[in-house]
Amino acid sequence: MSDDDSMLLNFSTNYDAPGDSFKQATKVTGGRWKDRRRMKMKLDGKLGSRKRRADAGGDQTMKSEKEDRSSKKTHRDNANGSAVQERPNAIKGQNTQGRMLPADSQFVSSLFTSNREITTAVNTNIHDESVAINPSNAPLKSDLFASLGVSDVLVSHLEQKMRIQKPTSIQKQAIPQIMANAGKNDFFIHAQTGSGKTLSYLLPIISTVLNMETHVDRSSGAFALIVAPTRELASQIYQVCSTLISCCHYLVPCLLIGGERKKSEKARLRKGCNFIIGTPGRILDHLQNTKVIKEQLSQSLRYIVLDEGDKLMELGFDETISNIINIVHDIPINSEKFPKLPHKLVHMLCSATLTDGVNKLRNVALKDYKLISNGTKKDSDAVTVAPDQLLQRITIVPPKLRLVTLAATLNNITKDFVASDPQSKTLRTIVFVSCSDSVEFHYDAFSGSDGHHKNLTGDSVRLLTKGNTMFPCFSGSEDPNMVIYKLHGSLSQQARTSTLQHFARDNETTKGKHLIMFCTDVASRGLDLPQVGSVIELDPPFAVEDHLHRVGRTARAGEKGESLLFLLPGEEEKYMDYIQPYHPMGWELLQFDKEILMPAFKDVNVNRNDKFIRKDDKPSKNKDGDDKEYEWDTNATTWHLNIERRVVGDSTLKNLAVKGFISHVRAYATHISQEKKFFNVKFLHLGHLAKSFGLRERPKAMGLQSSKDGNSEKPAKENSKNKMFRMARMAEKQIASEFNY
Ligand SMILES: Nc1ncnc2c1ncn2[C@@H]1O[C@H](COP(=O)(O)OP(=O)(O)OP(=O)(O)O)[C@@H](O)[C@H]1O
Repeated sequence: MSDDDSMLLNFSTNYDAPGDSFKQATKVTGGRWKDRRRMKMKLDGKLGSRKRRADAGGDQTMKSEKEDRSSKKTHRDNANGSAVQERPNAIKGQNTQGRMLPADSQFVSSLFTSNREITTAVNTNIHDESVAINPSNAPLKSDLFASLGVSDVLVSHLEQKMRIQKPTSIQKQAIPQIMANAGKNDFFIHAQTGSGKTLSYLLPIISTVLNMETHVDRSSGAFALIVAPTRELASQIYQVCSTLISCCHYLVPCLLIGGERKKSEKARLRKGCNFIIGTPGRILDHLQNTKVIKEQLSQSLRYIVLDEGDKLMELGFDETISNIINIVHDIPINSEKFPKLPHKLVHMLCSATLTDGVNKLRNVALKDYKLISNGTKKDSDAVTVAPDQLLQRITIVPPKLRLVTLAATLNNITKDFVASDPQSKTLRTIVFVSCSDSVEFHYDAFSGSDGHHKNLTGDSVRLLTKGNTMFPCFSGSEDPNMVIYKLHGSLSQQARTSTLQHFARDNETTKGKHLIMFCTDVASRGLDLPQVGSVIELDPPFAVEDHLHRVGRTARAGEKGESLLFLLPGEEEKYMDYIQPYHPMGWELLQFDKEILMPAFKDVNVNRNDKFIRKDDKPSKNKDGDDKEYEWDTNATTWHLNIERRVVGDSTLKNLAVKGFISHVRAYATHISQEKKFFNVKFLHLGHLAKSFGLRERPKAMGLQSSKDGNSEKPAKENSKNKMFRMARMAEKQIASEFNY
């Protein structure tokens, strides 16, 4: 058990009612006694201004953190660079440095000071713009589906209705091999994200059924059982399958996923179907409890496909998959009815990455599989690289500045999009964060501002409306052209489905708009959403494979795409060396201040924006007056103060911020052990990180106490076995609630 676990065990989430923190702010705890005394004196107004000046620029809450790693300043101090002290209901937000503070004051640490130094000065994996790039997952130029053995009716349907003319490289390899296989081999289809793996198994299966030249209809039974880890992915495969076989009206697919009514699924199974697609739990449930499904499979089943099979195993579905496979293996195959189908069950696994899950599958289903692969990393036959045409970007951002840098990133993408006169186009951006609570916070922070929004689908899709000034590029006088979405596993199935459908749709509501979806990894695997221009990894992935899947939501099927990974200064910077082999085309290393914040916040005027503002209050002025060079960071600071004021004044948002922060830290502790050297909760500066959730201090209710903290009461000793089981149960619960199968 790692050290972070002992920290985690001390978490308490019994967060008090929002609004309590003002009282708490006057209580000085933690840190060295000297610091506490100085702080107490300050709050009592007993400390002279000379002393106060000496302290200004440091994060007061930070002092309670044992490690103050931030002795070196990476950014210059400016007018807003000093600690700002603000009363929660204060009228003015200006720096009150040098003035006596009332007892209910909160210390607001500045954004640009006391940040940990960024040590990476040189990009060691430069993206060379001058090199001409051929999209690595695009359709091939010369090959044809017909020459691969795909049935004629499917070929013309592909060309005319689906506008798919030429196969991709993995389709060229997989289709003939699967069709020629009479049941001798199992297959592992392993190719880059967005390279068309779904068609590479659906086309040979359907073609084999059509090429039998035997009469088939829905009563003939199911030929294939396709299992996917998320409901969204299962639904997507069902859609692709339905579109593909719409040229053969007598073939019928059936979708079995959790969250849907079992009764109607049973009714569909009773009517008969030829392709069953679903999530593992629901498929097993029907196999165990719905008699008719076994009848459906008894004569016809020849293919079991585990799409994103490694993820299925990784998520702990080993037992469910084993049970499904055991039940299916017990159904005898009758080759007489369909002699042209393989004489034994063919298992297929499909993924862009190979994790330990695949090895686990070897014992269950893939005993002797043939690897069909492309786009692999050098020196390895089983690790794919990111698509060549993907423009990867990385930025190293101090924790306090993460939220404002995210806002600036989204702002810059929107600004470019609007400048391109996108009347009939829709642009999509996906922002990945580590947990559902963090999605909820970011969704509300970016979409709930001052009432200028409209709910479009339940409460998970919001259109920003005229007057909204959330992003610096919004003047307030024009429509913002932005729709914000949230997606995570703790939403109802209905909300998940409608949100995703809305996000994927091109219609009057989405035309000319920038659609931004905050989500967890529930959207990282397999989802094929149109025109996703950018993927932002605000929180780094839990494993490098997740990184490849996340960035793979863009740059699909030969299209262009960009992704941006946020890292923290310090140990996380070394993560770049670790992922370098997966990015043979290099990346751009962006300076978060000059290349993200400055373009967003210069030449704009970000005003104070909260309901406590007095009519005669003037926007805070930079001490450097009209010096443009300095204005952008004043604006960035004002933007952040606006968010902080909203968090202070809006109990709902405050609740979301505290929960988001706590869950974020917990999630951080679940990075896989090989990657803990980059992502260890011990390295986090919690006071600074709290700022990225709009909080002015680390929530006290969190009860986070390191076991090394002498002040803390030690929890009762627990034997290691019980601790292990408890941690395992906790992790299992987290996964279940996240993915909600
Ligand atoms: N031969 C083709 N020509 C043009 N487009 C194609 C072709 N094959 C598939 N596509 C399109 O490419 C996109 C990606 O396909 P698909 O979702 O199957 O990729 P994938 O390899 O499964 O990706 P992931 O690993 O992310 O799941 C889809 O929009 C699909 O319609």
